[in-house]
Amino acid sequence: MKRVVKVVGKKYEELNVEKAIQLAIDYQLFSEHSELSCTEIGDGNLNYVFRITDINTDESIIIKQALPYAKVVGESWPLTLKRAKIEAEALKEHGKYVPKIVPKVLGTDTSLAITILEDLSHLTVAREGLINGENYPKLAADIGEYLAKTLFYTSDFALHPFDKKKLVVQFSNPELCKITEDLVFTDPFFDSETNNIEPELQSIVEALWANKKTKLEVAKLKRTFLTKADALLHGDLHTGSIFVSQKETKVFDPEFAFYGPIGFDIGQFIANLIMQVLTREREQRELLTLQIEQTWLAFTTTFSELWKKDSVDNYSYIEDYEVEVLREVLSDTLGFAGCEIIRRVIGLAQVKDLESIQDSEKRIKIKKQALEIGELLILNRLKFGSIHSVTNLVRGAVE
Ligand SMILES: Nc1ncnc2c1ncn2[C@@H]1O[C@H](COP(=O)(O)OP(=O)(O)O)[C@@H](O)[C@H]1O
Ligand SMILES: CSC[C@H]1O[C@H](OP(=O)(O)O)[C@H](O)[C@@H]1O
Repeated sequence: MKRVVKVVGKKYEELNVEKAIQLAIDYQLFSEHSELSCTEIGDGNLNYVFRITDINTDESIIIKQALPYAKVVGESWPLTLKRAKIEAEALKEHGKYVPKIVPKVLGTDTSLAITILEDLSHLTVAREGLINGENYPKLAADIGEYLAKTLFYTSDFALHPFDKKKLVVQFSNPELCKITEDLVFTDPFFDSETNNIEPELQSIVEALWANKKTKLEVAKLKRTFLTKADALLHGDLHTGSIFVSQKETKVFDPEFAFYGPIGFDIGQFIANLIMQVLTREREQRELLTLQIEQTWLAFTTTFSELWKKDSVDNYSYIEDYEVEVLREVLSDTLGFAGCEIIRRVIGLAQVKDLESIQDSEKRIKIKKQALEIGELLILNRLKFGSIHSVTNLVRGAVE
């Protein structure tokens, strides 16, 4: 029988499959006579993920462990273990508002930087499924609802100011924010060591670095990210942080959670959909482009319902206030989406959607389109009046 565990006091050590099995036994996560097997399945940039299965019953759980460094780089990049606690707490906080879209936390062990999670292996990581040409009819509506509910209910629109500020302190996440500040908002816009630029893109990238207008707009977006403590964000909402099937959607891996601008999560998700659109053959593009529109529609529709139903802000009834808030969220969303696209093309953490394209001519062409769209989103974010003008830009770029 699985139990809910919360342990503090052990000394930190890195797990391996044997130690992970031993922990599952110590925590009594399975029944006494279980025969356990374990595989490390982590494919992310930062952590270990162990899947432990009772081979007789097929019952399984996930043990995720933070390492004291960024796995993608190695021990030369130390990283706080506190991120495991932040991740578990963010899952619990967001789970209050969208329980069907957030994985269940079965336990935590702060000293080992461990989170025990329900096993979602019956689902597919959205990035992988999309790369394989799948379409997920519920993805946009579910993510729109997830965004609206988690962002609205953790904001000043829904919370007493004391409760909100308590959460701001609880979710202070400086080291993980610094990664985003560097890898999303700074390094790709300078000649930084962390960048990874294909030679055929060098001249375009140099033009990007030399464009003072773009730099000014990215500086403003970075400042917004640094200072606008709107709501408890997921903080890294790309398609690799979402499990999907035709029926279900689950958002996982919120270790970058912190109080930031509402448009950041929306922008990262939309950016990753845009990159996927660019990689698809003509007949497969439109379905996914429509998902961008549906995400925004689902987000705004639900956000407006919550605004009318549950806002505690004295000003919420003032005509046009909500419209103006959503207009600002849209322009932030588009600017952040532009930065996310650019960093995924030339920065440290690139995406399989683009990297797995074997035909180098095709890959370079798509990367150029992505850089162009990213820059246009950043520069024109205040001018796009609707999500349709954005999707039309994407449609036009791949014609
Ligand atoms: N609850 C889960 N159930 C099943 N597999 C999971 C679960 N959580 C993570 N994984 C697997 O582990 C991989 C890495 O997990 P992730 O949380 O993204 O780690 P990181 O923080 O290192 O990016 C995921 O892509 C997924 O394949
Ligand atoms: C050195 S961290 C790089 C990159 O990795 C994170 O993604 P994930 O944990 O899902 O692999 C995040 O996007 C960071 O920017």
